[in-house]
Amino acid sequence: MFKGTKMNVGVVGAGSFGTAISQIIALNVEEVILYSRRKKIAEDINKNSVNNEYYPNYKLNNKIRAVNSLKDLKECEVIFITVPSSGFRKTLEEMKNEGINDSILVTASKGIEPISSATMGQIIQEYYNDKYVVVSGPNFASEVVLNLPTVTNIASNSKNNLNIVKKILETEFFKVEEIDDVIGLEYCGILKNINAVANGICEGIQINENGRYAILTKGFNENKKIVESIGGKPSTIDEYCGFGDIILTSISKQSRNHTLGVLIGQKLEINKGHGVVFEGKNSVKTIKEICDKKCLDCKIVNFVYDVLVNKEVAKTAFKNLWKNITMK
Ligand SMILES: NC(=O)C1=CN([C@@H]2O[C@H](COP(=O)(O)OP(=O)(O)OC[C@H]3O[C@@H](n4cnc5c(N)ncnc54)[C@H](O)[C@@H]3O)[C@@H](O)[C@H]2O)C=CC1
Ligand SMILES: O=C(CO)COP(=O)(O)O
Repeated sequence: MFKGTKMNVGVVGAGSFGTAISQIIALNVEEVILYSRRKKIAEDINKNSVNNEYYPNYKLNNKIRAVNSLKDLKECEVIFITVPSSGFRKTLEEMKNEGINDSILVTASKGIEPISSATMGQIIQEYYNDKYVVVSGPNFASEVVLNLPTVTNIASNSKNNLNIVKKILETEFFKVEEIDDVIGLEYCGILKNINAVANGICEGIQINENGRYAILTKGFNENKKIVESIGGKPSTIDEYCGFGDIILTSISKQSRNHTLGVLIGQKLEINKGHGVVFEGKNSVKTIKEICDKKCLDCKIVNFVYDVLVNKEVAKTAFKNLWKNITMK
């Protein structure tokens, strides 16, 4: 007999993370409705329980039902949004147009909107309310999909929504810890991508390990300053979503942001990205603008900005960074 939570849960975005989190949620609820923009992916999931694009060799839980229209999420009490930040606003507009009004919305996207400087949660607030839930942590989708030991952090202005999301997500191996800093949690996910690119660049230009870990430490401390400047708690950077995710994505070869940095350092930049999500590349300009506005001299952000936006030679940018590395 089913012992989990009797709730309709939806997930928007059948990519790496959307599929992985659906797999976790399916352990706790009767049905997960997974929205895929691409019809073929939805058909494959429903026919064979396989997402051929992202996990071709892995059988998904048969409690996951894929749909190709956002209308089908209308009855969901909770909806997780896992599309990249570049498609987030458009997705919310479509959800509104399809009559989705009363669901608890959860964001797992680790990016920031250019120009408006809005976090994904702040975009949700424009269309819905401030009761959304943020999920962020050292959570490679490739491991989440297998329900391997993982901790994630969640935060929300609504204690009730937080409790519901925790119930939907927590399994024996996928642990969920609440923190009391919504904006800080979102910024952790955004900033760690910039740290990951920075450390990737250093690896690409073959900086020694002592040097690379100095860069990692600097980025960690500068993230505290940035989080504090936007109204978050610096201590959030010590949590799984901060320390854990900075280290994971800065060091692991699995990280796309880290890999992008390595390729740039090796002068092998993939100009178009071929559809790969590089949130750090998309957010560095906005984060640099925020730092400048707040008069924060964040050397790791400046380093990544110089290489990615100003197109400075990575080795030259590193020399400049290193000159001032011990300056507060
Ligand atoms: N992959 C990972 O390990 C993790 C990723 N994240 C975050 O989740 C977000 C998504 O990342 P991934 O799932 O890895 O990317 P992905 O590229 O694997 O999947 C993204 C999916 O969203 C779909 N999509 C894009 N724009 C859309 C739109 N406007 N409407 C509907 N669907 C749309 C794409 O077709 C694709 O299926 C990013 O912000 C990332 O930082 C968070 C935690 C872990
Ligand atoms: O956020 C992630 C793991 O926590 C995934 O990082 P990448 O987007 O760099 O692969």
